[in-house]
Amino acid sequence: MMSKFIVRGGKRLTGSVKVSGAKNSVLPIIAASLLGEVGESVIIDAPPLDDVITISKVLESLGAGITYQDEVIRVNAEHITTCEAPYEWVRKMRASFLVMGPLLARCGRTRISLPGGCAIGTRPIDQHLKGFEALGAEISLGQGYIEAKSNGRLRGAKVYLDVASVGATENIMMAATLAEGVTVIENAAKEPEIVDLANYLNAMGAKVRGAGTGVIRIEGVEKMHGVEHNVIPDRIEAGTFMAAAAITGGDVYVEGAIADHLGPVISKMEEMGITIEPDENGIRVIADKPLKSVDVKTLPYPGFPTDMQSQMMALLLVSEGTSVVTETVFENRFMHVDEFQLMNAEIKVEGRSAIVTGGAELKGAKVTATDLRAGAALILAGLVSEGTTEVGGVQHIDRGYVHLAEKLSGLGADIWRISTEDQSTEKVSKKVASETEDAKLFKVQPTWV
Ligand SMILES: CC(=O)N[C@H]1[C@@H](OP(=O)(O)OP(=O)(O)OC[C@H]2O[C@@H](n3ccc(=O)[nH]c3=O)[C@H](O)[C@@H]2O)O[C@H](CO)[C@@H](O)[C@@H]1O
Ligand SMILES: C=C(OP(=O)(O)O)C(=O)O
Repeated sequence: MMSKFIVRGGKRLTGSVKVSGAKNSVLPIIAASLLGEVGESVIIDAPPLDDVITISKVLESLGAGITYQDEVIRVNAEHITTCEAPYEWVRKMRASFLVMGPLLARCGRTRISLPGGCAIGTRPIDQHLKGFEALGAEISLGQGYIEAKSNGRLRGAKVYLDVASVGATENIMMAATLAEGVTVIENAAKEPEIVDLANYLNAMGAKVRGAGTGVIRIEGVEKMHGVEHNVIPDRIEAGTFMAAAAITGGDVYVEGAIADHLGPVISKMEEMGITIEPDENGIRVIADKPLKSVDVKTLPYPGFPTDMQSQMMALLLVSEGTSVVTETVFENRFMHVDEFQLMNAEIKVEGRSAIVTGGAELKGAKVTATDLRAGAALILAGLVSEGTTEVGGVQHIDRGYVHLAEKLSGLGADIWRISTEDQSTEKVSKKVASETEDAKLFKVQPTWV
């Protein structure tokens, strides 16, 4: 069903909001479940996201048993019927490519559709393939598929990544768990989701050391088994709520947010004059003075996350002064700029940097989410715009945010979701007039139960 978010600006957010499990943890963790030859895996705090459905469909198509209920996913991968991942699902979501490492390790061969490029950049997979080759796999490409074969078990090796790629680190780490001997990944990505995956693999019987540092050492084991695991909270969803609190001059407790995972986001917000009070269960964000502009440069973890760049830009639009936002991770991640401009923002893009003139008087407009985080950022801008903002492209937002409209309206925002089928302007304005009624009617339902 086609739908869009409607946001009416002007409400200060207060109260408490709970963060869901991390999308970028649960996806590799579900893929890693393919390594469990004995028993079932139980993945707790699995967010009901469209991306989670997609990767579950991939596992299902491989013959694994997979069920989802109440944010718990059960995977039984004792019997896999095929080691080929079909175009149908891999094309839908890039992270489906994460099944390649586990399948290669488990089956000794795999064939998988090439993941598409996407809006934020070309996103090559050369580093994944370089790693598989180092472990002894023979790679061939043809007809939109990649085939990898190993002669018997993969063999442990040293792999130096040219870029600290999150996906390549995960894929190679998973492939290496069942290899013969020791694999060392150098210039590995250090994201908290890599550590979560390593913890999961180790509980399954793998021997992974050093996750969270630039050098990861994996000693291959013969067999792995299913386990129970709790997914870490989503640091990007948490950061998005922190930004929502800050942009509205609010006072919000983000329950489940882990300050250690949000170092650069917290530092930048503090520089902007926002009060951040972390405790052991979450982070309180208080914005009681005008925001100051800051410069931001995205970098691999522990640098400022690219997945928070557009939300940060929304904050900078309404801060005092001029800011420079530099995107170094993806080459095409400024598409929200054009949409912000429709809302009366003043931004100039020069190469990899966007120069943001603060103090904008944002005005509601019809805008489109060009990717997941761009969508979140447009909603943030809508929260402080004059009038009503309609955000289309909701399918991107559904990839990564659970019940976003409900969570924000729980903090006092005027936001709801409408179906755009047979929708006329008249119907939209009626909904604007009676948002409380409609918020109930159009509460976001998990699409997968
Ligand atoms: C599901 C998931 O976890 N997604 C996250 C993951 O994506 P993903 O794992 O795809 O991102 P990578 O870390 O791999 O990409 C980082 C950079 O490395 C480049 N690259 C990557 C692989 C490769 O083989 N060759 C290569 O050149 C990419 O084009 C990009 O410029 O990390 C990104 C960077 O933090 C986040 O924005 C995504 O939300
Ligand atoms: C870019 C993102 O995700 P993905 O790698 O799944 O596209 C994101 O979460 O912002």
